[in-house]
Amino acid sequence: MTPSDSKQPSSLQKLLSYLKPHWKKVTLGIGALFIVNGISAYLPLLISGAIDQFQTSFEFSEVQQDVLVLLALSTLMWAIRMGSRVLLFGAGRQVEFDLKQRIFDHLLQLEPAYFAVNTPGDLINRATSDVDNIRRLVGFAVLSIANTAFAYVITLPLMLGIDPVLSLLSIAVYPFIMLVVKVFSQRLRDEQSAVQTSLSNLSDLIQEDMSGISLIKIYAQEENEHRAFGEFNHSLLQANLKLALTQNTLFPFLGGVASISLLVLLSLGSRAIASGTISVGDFVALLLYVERLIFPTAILGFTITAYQRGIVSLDRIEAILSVQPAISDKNAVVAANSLDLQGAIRAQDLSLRYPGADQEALKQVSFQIKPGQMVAIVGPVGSGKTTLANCIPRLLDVPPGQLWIDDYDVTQLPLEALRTAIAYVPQDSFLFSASIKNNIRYGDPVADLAAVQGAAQQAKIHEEILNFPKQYETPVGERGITLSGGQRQRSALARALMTDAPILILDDALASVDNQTATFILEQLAHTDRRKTVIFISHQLSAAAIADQILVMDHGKLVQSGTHRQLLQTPGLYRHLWSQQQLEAQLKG
Ligand SMILES: Nc1ncnc2c1ncn2[C@@H]1O[C@H](COP(=O)(O)OP(=O)(O)OP(=O)(O)O)[C@@H](O)[C@H]1O
Repeated sequence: MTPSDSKQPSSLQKLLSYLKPHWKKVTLGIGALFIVNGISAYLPLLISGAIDQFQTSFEFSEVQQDVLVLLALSTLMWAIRMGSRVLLFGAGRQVEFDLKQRIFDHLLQLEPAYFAVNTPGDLINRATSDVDNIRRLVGFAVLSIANTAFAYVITLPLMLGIDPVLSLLSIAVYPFIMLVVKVFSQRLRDEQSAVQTSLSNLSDLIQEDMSGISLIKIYAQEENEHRAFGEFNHSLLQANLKLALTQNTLFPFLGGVASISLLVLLSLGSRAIASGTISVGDFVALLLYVERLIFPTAILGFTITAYQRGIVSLDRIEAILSVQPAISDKNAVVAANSLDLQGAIRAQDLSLRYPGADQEALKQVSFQIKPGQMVAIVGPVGSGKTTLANCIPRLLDVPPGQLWIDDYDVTQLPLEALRTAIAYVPQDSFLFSASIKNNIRYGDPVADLAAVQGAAQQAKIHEEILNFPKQYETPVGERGITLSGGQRQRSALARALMTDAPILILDDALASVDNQTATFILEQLAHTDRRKTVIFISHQLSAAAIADQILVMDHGKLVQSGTHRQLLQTPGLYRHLWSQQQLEAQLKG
């Protein structure tokens, strides 16, 4: 994640933009706080007047009246304060909801390469724990900051009106409090940031270890993982303790310093009463006002922490939201509805380098595929087969003017139209935690069971599904039954076959299926009514042999192309790989 640069809107501006859609709630909430503060500033005046009056004459009916007014105003204050909390905390929840929605939608826009460098644990942490901190910032911190500001703005003039000298002397320590808060706020922010980073590291480790649990067990690495977890957990503990130390030193200190104002007022005020420069009623009012300022001043530390924590989290969330998708529709010039792609594919000097790699993964690859052709991509491991396949649906950032579908440059096609025209079965056949039926009809969620079964039959998985406990309703994926590698691959193939896409790409998608079944499935695909352009990557040359065209990759280059027969007649990599595989088969046989 890159840190936001200085020209970006400030964190505060960002926060205001989050609040904008809920401005009515926030304004009403803050308005209600202003009224509460107004009433609570009036109460000491009421009490002060009553005390001074009692000193001259004491009438029970007047006491009763003052008590009733006090009771009514206190009840009103309580109701309005409650309203303000409901409004501001409600706005916090709304902002939390909006942000989660925005982060998720934004992540859906980003290309797979982003997720190769940004780990799920960290992203989950940002979308949950950091969003939670922003909710507290909007709820608690905004409420508390507004409350403190109103307390000062309304109370101070009233205090100065009663006795300027006594008031200023009693709050003389407050500027010192502000200074301490300012000095500590950057530290709190850095320490909070360290806590969030440690939390992300820990989430990452848990997420990775749970995904790779079989590997940990096979290599008996429990002890090492335990140690690695312990180290991360320890870092988190250290970061939390450091933060807690700062908070636990700062907050009581602020509370203690704020109470000094009460002591000053008590000692100087009693002398002022004795010398007759201030009435008892005014003294009590001053006492109540100082009391009113102590609480918001003393919890300034908490308020600042909630604010800083929220701002740290806000920056961490903005680091996700500010990432522009590398692959987007911005250069699309063709209207999606005018497209009826046939499935011709052409590459001209197609070159691609992964970010940060020192070598190109594809080097000036050129080929031509006619609609309905069946094409195999073969070659040694790491030769660029998957990279080439990933370029076609633009899962990678393909340069313009190098790859065309029909006569359209892929970078100028709307992404949705391009990807709808391509059914893709990746190497890793991922299944969602849903029924096998819903997994197969993932690309067309309203397809009926007959269509799902048709696709499953084509992918040669139908019979096995009928043996599952609940047949097509059987839950699979993480929360369902565990399918074998071959069953997963054929389910993923069925999912791809459900869509009416003119192009089908299989990235080594039948590697776990036995050779005979794999070849049968491929041959069947070549003989369907509406012939699709089929591109399949395979390490099995006997499967590749049935293709109309074979592209042979080596070190990112297309080194040979032609039919199986043509390639066997030409000296080169294909013939070499073929004789190697024949030899292996003979040795095994
Ligand atoms: N995300 C990535 N970032 C950097 N380099 C990558 C990335 N993915 C692949 N590569 C590199 O690009 C080259 C081609 O990889 P690719 O996966 O396309 O090969 P392949 O022929 O499909 O291999 P295999 O048969 O093992 O699947 C390799 O050197 C690989 O290390």
